[in-house]
Amino acid sequence: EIEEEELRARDFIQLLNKKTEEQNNRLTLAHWAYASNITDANLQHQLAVSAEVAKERKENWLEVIKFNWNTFSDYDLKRQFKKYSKLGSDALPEEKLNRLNKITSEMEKIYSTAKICAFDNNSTCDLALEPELTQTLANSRNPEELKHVWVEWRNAVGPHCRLLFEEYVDLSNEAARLNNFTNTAESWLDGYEDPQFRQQIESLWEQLKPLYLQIHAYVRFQLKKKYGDVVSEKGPIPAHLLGNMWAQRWRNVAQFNLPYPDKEEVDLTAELRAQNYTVDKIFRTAEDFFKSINLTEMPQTFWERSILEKPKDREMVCHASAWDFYDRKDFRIKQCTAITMEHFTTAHHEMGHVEYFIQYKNQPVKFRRGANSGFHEAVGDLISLSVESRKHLRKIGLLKSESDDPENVLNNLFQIGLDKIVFLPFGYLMDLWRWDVFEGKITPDEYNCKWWELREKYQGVEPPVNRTDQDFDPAAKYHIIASVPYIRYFVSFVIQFQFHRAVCEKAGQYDANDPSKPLHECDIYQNTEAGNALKKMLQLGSSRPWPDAIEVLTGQRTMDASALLEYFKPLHKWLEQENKKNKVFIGWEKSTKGCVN
Ligand SMILES: C=C(C[SeH])C(=O)N1CCC[C@H]1C(=O)O
Ligand SMILES: [Zn+2]
Repeated sequence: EIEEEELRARDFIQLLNKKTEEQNNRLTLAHWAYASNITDANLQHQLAVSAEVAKERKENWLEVIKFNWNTFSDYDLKRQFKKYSKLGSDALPEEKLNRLNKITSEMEKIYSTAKICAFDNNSTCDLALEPELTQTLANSRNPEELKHVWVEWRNAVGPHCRLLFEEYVDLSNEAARLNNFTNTAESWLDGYEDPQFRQQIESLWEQLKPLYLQIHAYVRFQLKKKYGDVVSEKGPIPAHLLGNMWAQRWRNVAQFNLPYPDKEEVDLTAELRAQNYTVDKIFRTAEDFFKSINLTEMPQTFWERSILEKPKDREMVCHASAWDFYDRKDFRIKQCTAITMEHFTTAHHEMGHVEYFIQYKNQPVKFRRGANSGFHEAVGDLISLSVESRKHLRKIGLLKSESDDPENVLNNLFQIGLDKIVFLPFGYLMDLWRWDVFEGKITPDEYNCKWWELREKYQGVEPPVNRTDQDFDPAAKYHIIASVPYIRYFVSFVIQFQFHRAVCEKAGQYDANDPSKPLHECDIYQNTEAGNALKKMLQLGSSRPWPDAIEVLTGQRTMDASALLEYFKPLHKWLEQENKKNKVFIGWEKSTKGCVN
């Protein structure tokens, strides 16, 4: 029979969930107000609401731990109590929590408002990361201009965040210890509910590294043809030449790297502009795909309250984000959208977050999260894997040509590989660096040089100019200064292909034994069976451990690199042949540039 205490606990949790929804709503509104309009008043308001909510959560927590919840028989009740028993940074004494919140808000402000001067005109000094510097990194083919933007962005952010970041590390580690974790790394990994998680990630990287080495070697060979001695034959690739501020995705330099240069390159940016796509149409197109597979349309308030373009009259955090206001109705995206292929993909990525919010909105509030954080990052990307197929681009009129010959298909697969394969080492090294920082293995005096050691070891990239430990290059990446964990993206880039294989099988678009239905040509558009299978997994939220969730959709209970490798198999084969033909050196020798302590 149900213990009296468990009956009391049921009533208690109903009340607590109601209070928690209201707290989360109040907190998210205050955070949104600051992130969408960076003023001191909005910062003060956000800090005040955070302090208020922390106080209430601490009082609630004191009640939660009075229950002997480990003995409860009801699985959902026990799991909710377990989650409530982890207070997080609210466990810090009030003034320390306030300091921690102030530091991360301050670093976000520095990052989001940083401006640099133009390469060829030092009286134009209002260039921001979005859209100006992002566009330059994507489109300039002038190594000197690329170097200027790369260095000046880091000068504008790194030194100003350096001391704040050191204090942030100490305060967040103190909060972790108050939650009985050794440090923040352990607290961040707790969400994956698996003591073997780091080993699993290392093993996935070992399986995927050979594919990365091939695309890295091929791109270095092509870049050397284009840029000459700026690129060494056997060394790491200079990071500023790869079309992206962090060299985390290289699709912007596809046009002079294509396997079949005289065949077609899918230039979505040009096509979107040629067809006068607006920001609204980009998001409506994304919504249309989700609706077509029986997921949900965006509620009216989404269109009224989202901010989808950079405002002209105020400073805003431009890094794209999706927001759940925990009232089951209010869901928003904030994105400084430009009419580019990258932002077209990002719109799908962010709307994937909102679809997940909506699918689990009727779960108890503590279960309204991803099965793990990697799931949340994978939903939108999963849809983009269908969208970016030539078959789908033709369906929605973004690809004119009628035919799909093997060379065109391989060119397209290569472009997708410049996003997906290339990202893997970066997705891994970001938290390899941070876990070591939180664990004290990397001390402040070596923050920057250890960063460049990891960048060379995993990504095979080097800085365009020598760095020192006075620089603080990790701060040049949003997630570092905003305290957003990053291994979630590595997880996402692996599991999204497992999800893709499952939904494509359900849609009859992929069959392992039928060469006429390869995984990389699958498009699940308008297939409600695929959508319904995806929906069943999303509706679980974090109510079950993530192996249960992934099993619902894929039948597997583990992360598995085989789906990604299956998707890119034709490209992997082509790269190996091409690199052999060109006698290209695979891997990289030590950098002649780097970091001087
Ligand atoms: C689009 C978002 C917001 Se969740 C993002 O930060 N992403 C998406 C891909 C990887 C990572 C990045 O930009 O570094
Ligand atoms: Zn995301």
